[in-house]
Amino acid sequence: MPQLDVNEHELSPSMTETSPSPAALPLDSQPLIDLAANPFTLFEAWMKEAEKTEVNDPNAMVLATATRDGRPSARIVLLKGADHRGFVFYTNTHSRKGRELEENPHVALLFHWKSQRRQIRIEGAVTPVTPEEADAYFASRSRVSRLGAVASDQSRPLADRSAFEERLKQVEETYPQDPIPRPANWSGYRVNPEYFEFWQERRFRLHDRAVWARNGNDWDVTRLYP
Ligand SMILES: Cc1cc2nc3c(=O)[nH]c(=O)nc-3n(C[C@H](O)[C@H](O)[C@H](O)COP(=O)(O)O)c2cc1C
Ligand code: PXP
Repeated sequence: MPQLDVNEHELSPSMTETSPSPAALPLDSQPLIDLAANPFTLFEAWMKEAEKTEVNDPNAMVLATATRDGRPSARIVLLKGADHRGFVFYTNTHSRKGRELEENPHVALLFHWKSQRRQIRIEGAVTPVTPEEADAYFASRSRVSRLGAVASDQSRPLADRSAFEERLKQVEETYPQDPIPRPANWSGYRVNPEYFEFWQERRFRLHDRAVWARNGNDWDVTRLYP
């Protein structure tokens, strides 16, 4: 597909204002998104590039959930697994997000990599990971993170920070040595994607957007206006 040749001299002054953010990467140096790509493979390729340039946590993603009646809430979680089955994160299942997922399994994920000037939107429904998967991931975490997961009633009111620290100490005394059993309310969810949108910034807000929407065993692929 031919690329739009944006000639600054043909644009009005207001359209040639400098972008407010510094151009970390030369915009428009990227080819247009390949609509023939497999969305999982493309996700992996973009993630690999983000891993090279993000200051930290390239796997951080916004997770949006909603109540049964559609009131949304959003927070960051870390992506801990991605393959053709979906996108996995771990959390306390009694947290606010866990309670919302119990009522309504539909979620949206959002990756924004400033250093890459890219975002990826993913939508789908969650299913719990297997207990074996959750056990294996829990066991891989640092000891203090595991103690913290046992001690924390995530998203519940905490009267005083010292109450949490006291609990942490008690948990440490209960489990002076490994293993620490995974709490029943600490596990993972896998988002099975129904929809991917890849977004690449281009000059003058003439961005490139490409959507993969699941259609049975296939994907309907379209470009969107920026
Ligand atoms: C970079 C980053 C990564 C995070 N990763 C996780 C995570 O993987 N799991 C998690 O439960 N909370 C994670 N958190 C904390 C959540 O954003 C949130 O505060 C917590 O899960 C409670 O959310 P909730 O009350 O909506 O359930 C992370 C926060 C940040 C800023
Ligand atoms: N749970 C909480 C409360 C977190 O804050 C994070 C990351 O910040 C995670 C889980 C996931 O990361 P990790 O398993 O690497 O600690």
